[in-house]
Amino acid sequence: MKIAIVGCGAMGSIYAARLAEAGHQVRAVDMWTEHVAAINAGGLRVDGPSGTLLSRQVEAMEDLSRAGPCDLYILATKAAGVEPAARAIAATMPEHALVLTIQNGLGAGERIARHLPADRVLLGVAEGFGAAMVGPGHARHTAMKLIRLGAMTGGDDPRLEQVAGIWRSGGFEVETFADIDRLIWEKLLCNVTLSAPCTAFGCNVADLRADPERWAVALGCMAEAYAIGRARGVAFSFDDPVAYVTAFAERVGTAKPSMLQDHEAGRRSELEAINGAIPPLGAALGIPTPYNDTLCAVIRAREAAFEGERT
Ligand SMILES: NC(=O)C1=CN([C@@H]2O[C@H](COP(=O)(O)OP(=O)(O)OC[C@H]3O[C@@H](n4cnc5c(N)ncnc54)[C@H](OP(=O)(O)O)[C@@H]3O)[C@@H](O)[C@H]2O)C=CC1
Ligand SMILES: CC(C)(CO)C(=O)C(=O)O
Repeated sequence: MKIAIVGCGAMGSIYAARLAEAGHQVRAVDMWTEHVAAINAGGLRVDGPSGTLLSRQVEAMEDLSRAGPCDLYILATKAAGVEPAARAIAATMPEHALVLTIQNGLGAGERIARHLPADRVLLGVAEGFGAAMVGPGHARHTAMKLIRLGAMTGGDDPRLEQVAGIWRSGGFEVETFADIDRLIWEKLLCNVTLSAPCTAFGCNVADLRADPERWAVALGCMAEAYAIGRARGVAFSFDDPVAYVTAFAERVGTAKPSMLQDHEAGRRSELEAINGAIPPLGAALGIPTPYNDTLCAVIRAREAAFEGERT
């Protein structure tokens, strides 16, 4: 199987190294020149709880057109990279190939479907991963629980089991779902609770959870998203969203959301796909979203300042 990992950052590096070591032909596509050069010179190194994997089988490049036709495209950029990557994939993808996109937040599938037929798109939700880049050619993960897969068009698509088998060959735990939209929304509720609140307060998840005032703001963000999900017909697997996100927060402990890590590095975050996705959906349904409106305003002002757009 020939697989392109488009966006070979923290998560993409784990996928690339493991799938290459399982015997697949892996092409890693990333815009980070030093990372691409390091992979080609010395291999892709991934450290994790079970030790270090150094794969010398990954061929890296900055331009997807150099990868040639692939059977599967795994899109692992952050939210802002999805549409440019989808455009590049659409220009080179053979008729039989599939695109699997794995991002936090909402809207990745819709952005890809502007360039490719929706029946070629699979959606993934990563559960219990904690990954970061250490440097060029070197990623680290502290946890790696489950990849959940579903077809963008829904249902028990037989191609899901084929793609799940590819992941399992790389040692990943995988489950397939007829209703992946539910999983996307359940992960979104957790990210909405933790991402913008930790970023606005400048604290990790455990500190957010331990402070009643901050946690009330976090649950306010979550309650808005939950009301919108319910109004849109999302079939949540629980009736008590507070218990659900509280248990999630307790599991991730002292984790620092990637939104806060992006701010600490002076980078724009995935705000618009996470807390920023909530107010427009609320407005369309007549559901007020004051918690998310407020935190988004704070975070957007900081992000504009990173780029000197506003002080
Ligand atoms: N890291 C984690 O623990 C987890 C992450 N996720 C989700 O997974 C997704 C990926 O996250 P993560 O791996 O951390 O992100 P990273 O920023 O580490 O990796 C994304 C990579 O994609 C590159 N990129 C951006 N645009 C393109 C493009 N058009 N073509 C090729 N490469 C591109 C980026 O380059 P550049 O930096 O130069 O833009 C970067 O190297 C996110 O949606 C995140 O929320 C989910 C669960 C856990
Ligand atoms: C830590 C956590 C769970 C917070 O939403 C996460 O997924 C992230 O880094 O964005």
